[in-house]
Amino acid sequence: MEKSKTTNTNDQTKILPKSRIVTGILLFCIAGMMTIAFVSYLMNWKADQSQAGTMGDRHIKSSNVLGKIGDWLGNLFIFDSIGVAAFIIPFLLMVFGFIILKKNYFKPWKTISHSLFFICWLPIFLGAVTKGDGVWSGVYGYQIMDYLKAYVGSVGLWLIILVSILLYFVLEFNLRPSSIRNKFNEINDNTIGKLKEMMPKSEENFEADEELEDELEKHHEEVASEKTEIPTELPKIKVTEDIQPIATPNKTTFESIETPPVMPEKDLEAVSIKLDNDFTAPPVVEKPVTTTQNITSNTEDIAFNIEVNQEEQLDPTEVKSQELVKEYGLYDHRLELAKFQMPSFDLLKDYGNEEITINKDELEENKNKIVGLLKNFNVGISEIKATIGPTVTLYEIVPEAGIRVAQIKKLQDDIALNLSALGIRIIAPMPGKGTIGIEVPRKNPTMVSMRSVIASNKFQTSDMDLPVVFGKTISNEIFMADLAKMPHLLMAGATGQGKSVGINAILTSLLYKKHPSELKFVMVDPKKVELSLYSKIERHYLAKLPDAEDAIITDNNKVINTLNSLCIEMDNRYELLKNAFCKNLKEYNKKFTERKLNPENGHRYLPYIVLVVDEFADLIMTAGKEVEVPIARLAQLARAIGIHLIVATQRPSVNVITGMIKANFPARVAFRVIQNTDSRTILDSTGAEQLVGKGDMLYFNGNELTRLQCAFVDTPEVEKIADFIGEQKAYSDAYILPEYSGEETSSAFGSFDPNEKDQLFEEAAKIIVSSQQGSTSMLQRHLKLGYNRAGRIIDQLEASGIIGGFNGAKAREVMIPDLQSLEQFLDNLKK
Ligand SMILES: Nc1ncnc2c1ncn2[C@@H]1O[C@H](COP(=O)(O)OP(=O)(O)OP(=O)(O)O)[C@@H](O)[C@H]1O
Repeated sequence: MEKSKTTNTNDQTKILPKSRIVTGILLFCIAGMMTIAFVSYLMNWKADQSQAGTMGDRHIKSSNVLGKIGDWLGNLFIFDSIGVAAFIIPFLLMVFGFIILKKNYFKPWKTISHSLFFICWLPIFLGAVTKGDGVWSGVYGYQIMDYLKAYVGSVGLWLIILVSILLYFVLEFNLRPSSIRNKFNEINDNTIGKLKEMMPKSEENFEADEELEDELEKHHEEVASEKTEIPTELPKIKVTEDIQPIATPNKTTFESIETPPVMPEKDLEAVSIKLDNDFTAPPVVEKPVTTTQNITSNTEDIAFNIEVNQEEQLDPTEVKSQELVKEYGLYDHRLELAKFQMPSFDLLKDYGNEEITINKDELEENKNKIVGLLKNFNVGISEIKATIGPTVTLYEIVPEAGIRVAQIKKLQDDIALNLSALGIRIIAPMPGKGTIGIEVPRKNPTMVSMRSVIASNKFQTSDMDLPVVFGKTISNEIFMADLAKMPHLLMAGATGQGKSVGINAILTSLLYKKHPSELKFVMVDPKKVELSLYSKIERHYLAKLPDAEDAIITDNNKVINTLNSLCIEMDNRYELLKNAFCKNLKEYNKKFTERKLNPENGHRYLPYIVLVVDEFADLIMTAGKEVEVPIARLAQLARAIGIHLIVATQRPSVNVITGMIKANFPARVAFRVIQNTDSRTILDSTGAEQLVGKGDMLYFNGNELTRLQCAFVDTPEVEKIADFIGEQKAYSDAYILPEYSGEETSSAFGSFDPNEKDQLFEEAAKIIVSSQQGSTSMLQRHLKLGYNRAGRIIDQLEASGIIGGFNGAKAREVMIPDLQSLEQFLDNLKK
C-alpha cells in the first residue's frame, strides 16, 4: 500500500510539466525568504526603521538577515500594512506552491478564505489591543481600527471584533450550543478522571474494589467481546461504560496476559488474572468487539471477561469519500441540467372517457354461442365467467369433469366461425387457473391512451430503473415492465399493426421518467421517418459517433460503426466497473455519487444507453453478419453495464430473427403477424396471428405470454414532448460514443458501388434468391455466361450483401429469403 503510494507520487512528479515544478519551487523560496525577512524585521525593526528611504544607499547597512531587501519587505508588509498578519502571505505562497506541484495537503478555497479573513481581522484586533503601539497591527490595522472607533466607539469596536470572530468560528466549525456543551462536559470528565487517578489510595478504595468485583460478576454475562491488544506490560485500564460508576478501584493487576483470539480452556489456566490492589480500571470498550473470553481467575475465583478490541480498519477510500461528501455533498448528476423539467401529462392528448363500457347484449350473445357450440360438440361446461378488457373479452370456462383440454383446443376454428369474429385465441389451460380461456375481440374496443397510463399512480410511483408502460392487460390493469431487467426487447409485427406506436409508447415512458443525465438513446431508423421526431432532443437524450452530423442514424452503412462503437463503450464500461469492484451499473453509479470513485481515473456517471432499431430486417439484409455479430455481442454482454436494445422488425422471418439474436432477447413483443410461423419465430408459439391489430399485442417475458392493448400515442403528441424537451437548456452536444475507425472499407459490403454493377446483376440476384444457392457455375448455366463475368457478378452480389462470403467447398449463403424481400432490397440499393 505504502509502496503504491510512493509510486503514485513519483508518477505524478514525472508527469508534472517542468514549468510547474520551477514555479512551485520559486514560490517556496519566496515564501521562505519572506518568513526569514519578517522574523528578522520583527527583531530589528526599530533600528531599521531609522533607515527607511535609504534603500539606494548600499553603504548604510541593514540589521535584517536578508539585508536591505529583507528590511524593505518587512517595512512594506509589516509596518506599512498589516503587522504580524503579514506572515499569512508567505504561508499562502507556500500553499500555492503545493497546489502547483499538485500536492493536496491543503484545501485551496478553504485555506484562502481563512487566510483572507485573518489578514483583515487580525490587524484590527491587534490595533485595538496595542492601540497602535509597535508593529503588531501595522499601519493598516491601526487606521481601520481608529476609523471604526471614531464611528462606533470603543465598545462598538470590540463588539465588531468579537462578533466577527464568533461568527467565523460558528460558521467554520459548525459550533452549536449543544456541541459546546458536550465539549465542555468532555473536558470536565477528563479533568475529574485525572484528578481521581491522582488521589491517594485509601481504605475507601478497597471498598470500591470489592464493589467492582461484585459488579464484574454481575456484568460478566453481558459483556460480549474482547480487546485486541492486551499488552505484555501492565496496561492502564479504563472502565467500560457499564461499570463506570466504580471507576476508582486500585487493587487489581493482570499478570502475564497473553490472549490469542480463541484459547482452549486448559490454556486459559495459564492466564492467571489476579485481582489485587494495583488495579486502576478495567479495559475500555470503544469499538465493536469481536471475541469474548470468560476467564475464571484461579486465585480469587472471580469470573472476568476480557474484551479484545480489534481496531476497526477504516478503508482510506471510505474516509476520503466521507470527507468529500461532507464538503461538497453527494455528486449530483443532474446538476448541469438542474432546471430541466420533465414533460407534464398535458402534452399528451386526452382521448376522453376510457372506461370500459359493458355491452350486456354482446356478452350474453357470445356466452350463449360458446356454450351452445361446445354443447354441440359434446363438451359440457360447469361454469363460465367473462372479464372485459379494452380490446378483448376473456371468457373463462370450467369444463365438466372428464372433458379433455385438447378436445376444446381443436374447436378453436369452429368457435371463431360461430362467433364470426377474427382474433379469437384459446388458452387451454389458463396458466395457474385451472380454466380454459377464450379471448373474443370486442365489437367496440376502448382505446388506451398514453396519457391515462402515464398519469396512473402505478407508473408515477414506480421505482423501476427503466420503466416502460406498455398499456393495459385483458383485465384492464396497467401493465409495466422494467427494460433494465428485460434486458433487451425484440418487437415484431406485420406492417400497420402498431409497432411504431409501440416504440413511441416505450420511448415516451422513458422520457417521462428519466432525466437527460440518466438516459441516452442510440436511434437507428432505416425507414428515415419513424424516429426523426426525436432529433429535437439530440442534445438532451441522444448519443452519436464523434463525427456524425445527425444523431439518428438512417444510413445502414453507419449503423455498423455505431454498433461497434457501442461495443467499445461496453468494453470501456466493463473496465470501469471492474476497477470500481462493481457488479452492475446501478452499484457503480451509486459509488460514483458517493464520491468513492475518482474522476481523474476515468470514472464518470454512466447513463443508461438504449439502442432502438426500427426495422431490423433492413439492416440484416444489407449488412448481414456485420450487424448481427455486434448486436448479438451487445445483447449477450451489455445488460450489466446499462446498455439495452430494442429491436423491431416487420419481417419476423428466421433470416432476420436468427437463433443467435433470439437467444439473447428473452423479452419479446408481437403485434399481429400474418402467418403462424411468424408468430412462432417471435414468440416460440402461435397466437400472434390471432391478434386483431391496432396495438393488440402479446408480451413474452421469457416465461409467460400476456395479451395487452398497447397504449396509443400519436405523432403530434410525441412531437409536443420532443418540442417541450428540445426547448429547454441542453448539453453542448449529444452524448458522444467512443470513436470507431471501422474496417468497413475492407469489407465486401462497404466496397459495393451500385453504379458499377453488372447489367445482369438483378437477374442474377433473382436466380440466386429463388434457388437459394450462391454459386458461380449456376449463374454460368442460367445466364450462359463465361466464368469471369459470372465470378464478377458473384463478387458484386457478395459486396451488396445478397450472398455471404466465400465458404470453401460449400455454396455461399444466400442472405435474402424470397423474391419479395429481394425486390425491396434492390429498391433500397437504388435510393
Ligand atoms: N395502440 C393503439 N391503439 C389504437 N390504435 C392503434 C394503436 N397502435 C396502432 N394503432 C393504429 O394503427 C395504425 C398503424 O400503427 P403503426 O404506425 O404503429 O403501425 P406499424 O406497425 O408501425 O406500421 P409500419 O410498420 O408500416 O410503420 C395507427 O395509425 C393507428 O391508427
